Amino acid sequence: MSSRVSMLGAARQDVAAARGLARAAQAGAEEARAETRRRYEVIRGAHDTCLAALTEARETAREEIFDRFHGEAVARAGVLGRLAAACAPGPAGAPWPAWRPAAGGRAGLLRIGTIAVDEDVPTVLALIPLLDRAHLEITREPDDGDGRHHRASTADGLIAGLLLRALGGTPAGDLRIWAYDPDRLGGSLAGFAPLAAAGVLTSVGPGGLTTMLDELVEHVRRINETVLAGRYRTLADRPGRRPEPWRVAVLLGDGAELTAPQRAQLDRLVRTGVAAGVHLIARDVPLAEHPDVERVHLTGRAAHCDTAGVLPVRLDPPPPAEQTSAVCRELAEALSAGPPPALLADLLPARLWQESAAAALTAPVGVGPDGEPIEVTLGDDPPHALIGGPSGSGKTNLIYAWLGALAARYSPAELALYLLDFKEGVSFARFAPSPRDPSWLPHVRLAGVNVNDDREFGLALLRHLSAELQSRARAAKRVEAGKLAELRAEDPDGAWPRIVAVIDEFQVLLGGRDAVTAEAATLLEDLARRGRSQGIHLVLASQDVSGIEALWGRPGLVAQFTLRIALPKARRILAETNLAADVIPRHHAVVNADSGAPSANRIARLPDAGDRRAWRSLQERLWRLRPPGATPPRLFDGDAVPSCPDFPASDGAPRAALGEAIDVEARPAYVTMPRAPGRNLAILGTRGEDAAAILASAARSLAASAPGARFSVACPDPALASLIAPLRAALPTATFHLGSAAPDLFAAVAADLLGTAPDRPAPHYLLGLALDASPAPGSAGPTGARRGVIPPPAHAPGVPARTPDALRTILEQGPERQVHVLGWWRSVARLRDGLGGIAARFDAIGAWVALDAHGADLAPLSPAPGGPAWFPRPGRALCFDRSTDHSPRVIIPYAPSGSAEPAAETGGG
Ligand SMILES: Nc1ncnc2c1ncn2[C@@H]1O[C@H](COP(=O)(O)OP(=O)(O)OP(=O)(O)O)[C@@H](O)[C@H]1O
Repeated sequence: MSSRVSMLGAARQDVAAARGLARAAQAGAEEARAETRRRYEVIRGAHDTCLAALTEARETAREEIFDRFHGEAVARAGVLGRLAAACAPGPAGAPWPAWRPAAGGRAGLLRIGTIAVDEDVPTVLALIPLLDRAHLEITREPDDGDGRHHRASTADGLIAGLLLRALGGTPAGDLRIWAYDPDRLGGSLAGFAPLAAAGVLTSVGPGGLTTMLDELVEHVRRINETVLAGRYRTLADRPGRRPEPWRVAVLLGDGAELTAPQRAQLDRLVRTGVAAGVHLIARDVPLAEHPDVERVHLTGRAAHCDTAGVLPVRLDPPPPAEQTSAVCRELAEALSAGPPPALLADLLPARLWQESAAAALTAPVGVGPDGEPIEVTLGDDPPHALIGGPSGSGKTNLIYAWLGALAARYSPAELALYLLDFKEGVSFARFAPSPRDPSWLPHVRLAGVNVNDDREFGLALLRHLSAELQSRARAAKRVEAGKLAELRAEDPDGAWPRIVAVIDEFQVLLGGRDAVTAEAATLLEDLARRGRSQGIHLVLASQDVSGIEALWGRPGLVAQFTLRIALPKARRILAETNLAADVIPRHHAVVNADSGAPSANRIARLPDAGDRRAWRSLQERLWRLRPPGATPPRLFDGDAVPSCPDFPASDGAPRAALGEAIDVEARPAYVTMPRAPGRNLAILGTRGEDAAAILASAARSLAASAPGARFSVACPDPALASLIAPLRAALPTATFHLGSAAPDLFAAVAADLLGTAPDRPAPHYLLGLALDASPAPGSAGPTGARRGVIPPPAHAPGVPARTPDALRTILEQGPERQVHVLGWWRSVARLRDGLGGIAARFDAIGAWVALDAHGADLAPLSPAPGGPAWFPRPGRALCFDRSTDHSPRVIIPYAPSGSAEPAAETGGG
């Protein structure tokens, strides 16, 4: 039993030991567990801290990235926005409320809307290419019932906006539109309707597509062949003004398939149109794949296009309908008014007077369709020009433009101008100084205005040019020069400007059947033939077909005028087969340097050179440049009455000035009064004031050239005494014998002549007014009117009929003893009566002046059988000096000087 107890005790001990061990193990495990937990807590704390730091770092980095992205996006959008705005200036990019047409804009990119990446990022203009760049294909999301119409109008609004921007940014008339709209018959582009009347818009109905495509293909072909002509790849590459308008064809598809030929033409246009300025805008009409096609796809009011790539475009609203139609109306009006005239400034060089005229004179007269100047040359070939056009077609204006362009290029040392206008008016007067404008054109040597009937002045000009031609020919011969360029090279110090003589309405000069026409034609022919080598060039202008035809009758003459300029509707200036002048619009000219052959036509748009302000500013610039000592041009004004100049003393025989010679120089027409038989002067006709003015200028010039001469003035008819006023003013020391004192004077002088008195030391001039009022020797005195002549009083009251031969004696015997009569007889018949009646000879009348006496009446005094061809005209007289002239000359009596005075007799009566 003890063993059992001991065994139990041992067992109990073992159990206690085991329990102790177990407790110890548990305590260890507990401790280990606590340690592990503590470590876990440490690690977890570290992890949380790390996670928080990482989160913070990530957030910071994210914010930084966002900020950077936003900043860059804003900056890039700003740059892009500026770039886009620069690419589409003015009408190409302005929003509709601020939109205005401005033709100076560039063709190319056009705004359709905006691109907005983000709300905070500035918007950028969405631009697409068109003119000279691309065709446009516009597609839409597939039909979805109600949405279809809405999206079609969005597309049409987009097209309207593009067309308006393109029209507003290009010069009027430089863009033509074809609109194919089978669905709405043009209704979708209604705002553009005003353009139809101006030929800018062509609406094409359902059946017209084929024709339209064919026409456009034909345009492309023609432009390639004739305008690009292998020299340029595209129209845009061609320098200068655009020669062809852009053509934009708008195709608004209705879902119908194109026929095969239509598709083929459309494909051709896609491939070749852009280079020739022919563009397609196709809505719902697919275009072939080609780099020239820009595609725009619409989704509602948004769009995607090739240029913007993935960026969505928010489309602009369409332009307001009123704005579209107002702009189109204005454009149509501007086009109907015709092209704006070119400007005189377009013809002027950058620097004045830089050209040499040695070889030729070259200057533009206008600008061509491409904006390039149309130059014409006067030189060896062509040497002379013919200008034609009906009245008002712009001949004078063309002459101004040409002269302005020449005068700006060539200095007065290189170019001299002689200008003559045979029609009424003062077109060339502007080149001479006037009270309103002291400037003059320094190149002009002579300007003739209001020449009208004074064909003699035209003849004088031709004689002057002919003399210049002879002198140049002599100079050229001396240095063996064949033409002006050689003469100038041989004689560099000589003054050899090229001469241009312009004669407007030249046919007047060739219009008579008389000596003037005959001589003018001969001189013209000579100048035309030989002028080319001597640098003398003729420019003849005419509105009159008959004038040109008069030239045609002289083939030798007309062949020299190889430069022809025809204004609208000019006849016979160009070749028979050349009809260009019939079709050019106003303010244009056909310029042809090959005698009018059609192949040499050039069409010039002419500036309004007649505009006074434009002309004046040019003339003033040239005038300020004039060389020192330059003298103003001689202005011959056919309507002006010259005043009597102061006559210089002269050494030669005493001379009497009868008036102003019709000549290039404004000089007096003299007859000399030497001591020789017959040196008397008869003034014939009824114009008393002219007769008195002629006697006054004759007296003044005699007083200046015959110092010590004695003057006696006789007027047998007291009723005409008022006419002696100019003589009183001219001759303060003369004696005056009126009425019955006149025959006394004649009797005394005649008695003196017949007596044995010694020769007088100085001449004695007897100036007589209405000498036919004296009783005629051997006749019953003057009777009645003859041939419309105003009859003098039958007999001056109180004039005794004594000494009837006294005056005749003086006329016949006076001159060789220095007694000369300068008298006025009111008709040739009365002069004849004074000289002895019907069989009287006129030997005593060495010189005469005819006023309103007709040529036939002058036959007995004239070397030409039947008398000179003279039809009296106001303010002109015909004079003839038997000792110097071979034919009579036309003169202009000077204005009478001295006021009309009451008659006052100096002699008895
Ligand atoms: N290129 C132009 N631009 C603007 N106006 C012009 C132009 N050419 C002519 N004119 C105007 O037309 C009118 C007639 O012109 P111009 O006097 O030159 O014609 P013309 O042929 O000489 O006429 P006429 O023979 O009757 O004298 C003038 O008022 C002129 O100002």
